[in-house]
Amino acid sequence: MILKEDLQAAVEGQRKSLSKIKGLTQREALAKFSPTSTHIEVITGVRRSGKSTLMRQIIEETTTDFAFLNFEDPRIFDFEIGDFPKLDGLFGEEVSIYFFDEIQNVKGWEVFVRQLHDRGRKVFITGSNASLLSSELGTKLTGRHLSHEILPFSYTEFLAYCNLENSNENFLDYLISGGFPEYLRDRNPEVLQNLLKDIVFRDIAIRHGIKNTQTLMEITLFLIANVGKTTSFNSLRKTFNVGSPSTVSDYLAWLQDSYLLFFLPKFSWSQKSISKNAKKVYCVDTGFAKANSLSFSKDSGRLLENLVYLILRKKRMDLFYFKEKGECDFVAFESKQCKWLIQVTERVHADNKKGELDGLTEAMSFFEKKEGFILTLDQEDKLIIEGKTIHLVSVRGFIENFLSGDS
Ligand SMILES: Nc1ncnc2c1ncn2[C@@H]1O[C@H](COP(=O)(O)OP(=O)(O)OP(=O)(O)O)[C@@H](O)[C@H]1O
Repeated sequence: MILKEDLQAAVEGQRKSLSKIKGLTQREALAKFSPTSTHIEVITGVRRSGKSTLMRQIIEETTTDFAFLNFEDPRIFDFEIGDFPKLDGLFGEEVSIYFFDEIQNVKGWEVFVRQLHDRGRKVFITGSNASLLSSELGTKLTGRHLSHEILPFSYTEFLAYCNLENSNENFLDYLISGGFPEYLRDRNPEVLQNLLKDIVFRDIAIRHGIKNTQTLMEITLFLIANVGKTTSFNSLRKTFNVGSPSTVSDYLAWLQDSYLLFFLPKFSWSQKSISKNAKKVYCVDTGFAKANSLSFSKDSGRLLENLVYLILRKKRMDLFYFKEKGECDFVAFESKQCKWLIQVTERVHADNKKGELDGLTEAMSFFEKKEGFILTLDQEDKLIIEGKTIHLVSVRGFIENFLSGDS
């Protein structure tokens, strides 16, 4: 249990520090919050991607009285479920909007949030661990919440933050730098290397009591170096000499929970095959991947593919890769309809043209689509092959012309 004075000091101290931050880059995600929604809004995403800052931006737009508490404050380290009534009393009855940062640190948090919601209050919560939040959201708060996943800055946000024009050169800069604000501030790769250590050692290893942290880190680094490639529990188990496949599958699940890595399934009409087949791995940020692996110094094609994955993920589409005789990088479904078939390569040239086209046209026949895309760094062209139209578009052009809203 916590002393009322300590709680009060934390609440007041945090409220004061809220007003100090000026000149923030407007996040695209802000547009997704409807002022009339009565749902609990859940903001999740990788560490340092800007979740708390987004909450601050929402607070700035709030006209009514609000309550705010960041549960990672060391002053309230021993806050427990029984302290919620005390907190409620401190905030008072006038408050109609509540903002809670990293509330999942308090066991049983969902009971308090549900009470607030039942009393007609609006609640925003953030968290950087998918399963800690989702298990409670899935049981006690079902149907009462909306989830918003925050990624590091998009290309448009990057341009705004760095005060740059939209150009090919700046797009390339974004591709290799990514969108973590703290890295973009002075471009020191140590920021991204330390972030990796924080997530792996602090958020995953300590939380799950992993003793063999070296293997966990080696697997993480291996996956980062292999974005865009397929990976399976068994091959990782053999490569890293790990006793059981379930240990590897736990590691991958925890890495995914931390939003650091994402695993893209192979398309199949059978749900069982989707979960069984080898998945492709992608990283939450291309700059982060580059800062933590030497494998991208000559291969920005895989970074570009990673970036397209992130762009499509933001659209909340159901994503797969396609592999039969040939391969197509992305199959994107919207409302159960195949919307886009996308191949990604830095540049189409004589040596890779056949492979890229064969995989894409095979996928187009499979999904009965007349149009497909090859996304490149800077090529723009249109090919018509046996009645099928293939758009060669730069990723920048794709963002501008085919994605509405965020990028
Ligand atoms: N929109 C923004 N404009 C300018 N700087 C930003 C913006 N969003 C985040 N930042 C900066 O990035 C850093 C991380 O932001 P923030 O603390 O909001 O991330 P977070 O996702 O809440 O992190 P954690 O999960 O570790 O609590 C901070 O230094 C913050 O000032």
